[in-house]
Amino acid sequence: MEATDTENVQADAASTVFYDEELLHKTILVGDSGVGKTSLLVQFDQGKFIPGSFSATVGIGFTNKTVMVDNVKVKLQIWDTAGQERFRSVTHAYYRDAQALLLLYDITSRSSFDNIRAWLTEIHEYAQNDVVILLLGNKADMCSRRAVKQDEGEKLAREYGVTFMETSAKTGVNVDVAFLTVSRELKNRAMQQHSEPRLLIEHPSHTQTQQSSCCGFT
Ligand SMILES: Nc1nc2c(ncn2[C@@H]2O[C@H](COP(=O)(O)OP(=O)(O)OP(=O)(O)O)[C@@H](O)[C@H]2O)c(=O)[nH]1
Repeated sequence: MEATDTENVQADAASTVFYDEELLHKTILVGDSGVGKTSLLVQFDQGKFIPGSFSATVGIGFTNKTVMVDNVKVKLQIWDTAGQERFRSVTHAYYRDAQALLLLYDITSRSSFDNIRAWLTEIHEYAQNDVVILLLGNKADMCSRRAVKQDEGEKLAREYGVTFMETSAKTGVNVDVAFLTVSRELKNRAMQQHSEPRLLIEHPSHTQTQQSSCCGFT
């Protein structure tokens, strides 16, 4: 995938000072092959879903996006990795300087969920200790083929102390919310690290996930 132009995607009503808007946060999409990493990024970047035959990602590529969080720009460099086992050693090399990881499974694939523990073990081995991790149960639109209950995802996320939500790259449910959640966390961490002591003027804001229950989908 080629790098694309930066663009703004979402705004929140709040203001913050002391955040360096030039910071570029490396964010990586990981998870088994076919869980929807590329589709999630295309939905976030271009607001569309391309149905049809599945073509596995080969290697790695990135897209730059700017997310507005509390009136400040948070720049993300989002890397889409290949989920296939044979590319795993290439992917590991990218973990090291990642500040955030979006770890996906497919709610219609039990094995992709069962593999999440192995992914988390790899992440803890290769990534920085303070990497922001978001666990995403993708393909939430495919409720008739659901193989993983939402509360199983929630329970696993609680066990590992990470944020969880279900998404659909097809309908767009929670796609922007997922990236906004990561961006807010990255911004908050950067502010804590870069300016002490500092005056913080931040109005509380709340990110609400959209209901991903099957009733909401056609
Ligand atoms: N119904 C539905 N289909 C999806 C969704 N996300 C992805 N798909 C389909 O699932 C298949 C795999 O999606 P990809 O985005 O290529 O998966 P990937 O994780 O990038 O796969 P690798 O590149 O091999 O790692 C494609 O046929 C997509 O159209 C979703 O949210 N809902």
